Amino acid sequence: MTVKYRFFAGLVLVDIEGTISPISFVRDTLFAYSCEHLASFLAERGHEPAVAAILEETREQSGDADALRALLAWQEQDIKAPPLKKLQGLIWERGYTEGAYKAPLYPDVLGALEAWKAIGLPVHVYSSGSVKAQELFFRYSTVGDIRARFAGFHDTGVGNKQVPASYGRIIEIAGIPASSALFFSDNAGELAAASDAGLQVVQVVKDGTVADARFPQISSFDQIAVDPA
Ligand SMILES: CSCCC(=O)C(=O)COP(=O)(O)O
Ligand SMILES: [Mg+2]
Repeated sequence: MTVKYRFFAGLVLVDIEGTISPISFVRDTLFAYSCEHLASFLAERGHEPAVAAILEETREQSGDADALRALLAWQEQDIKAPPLKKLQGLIWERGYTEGAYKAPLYPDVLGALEAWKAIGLPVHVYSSGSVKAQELFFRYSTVGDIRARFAGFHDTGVGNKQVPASYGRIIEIAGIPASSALFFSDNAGELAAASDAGLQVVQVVKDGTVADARFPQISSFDQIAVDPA
């Protein structure tokens, strides 16, 4: 495949769902698993302090005294509320360790990670999935444990993905100027926020992505060349 865009960057930031892994895995496998196991997980582990704290946070944020009902509603509507995302990470752990699923990467992703590693370019992840969920994802990927390929993991603890200040926080943590970070996502709202924060952005357009002409677009990481900034 021919290179379509060349960037200079000191850091690569990637989204997960729809960018490096199929949306169908997150929705049809992970979300289906947490839907099926949510009630039994809470019955088993709802008394543990970490889980009880998530339930309390759920009641506060939803305004619903019935935390299970609120979590199920968020899940049904794919609302990326932090308490739900934290809980999903805990529930998915069992599915990964019991071998119910492994996390697939798009076929072009591993080559890109190799290329960036070869030039010493750090790669960070920013996903609505909790940091725990991200670490499980990369530990139990279909190509083995690739956690060491990533220099940083960020979730909505730094803020919502569609808000520019969240990208400002990531840049501050990474200790680089915003303009030397290159963010890849399928989601136009996230790209607009990152661009407003001063990052370079590229839209990854796979099956089912709503393409947005405001951003450079690639269908494969093979279409990108990155040189160290
Ligand atoms: C860590 S894999 C699960 C990702 C997830 O829970 C999700 O909601 C997808 O969010 P993303 O920001 O990666 O598009
Ligand atoms: Mg995405």
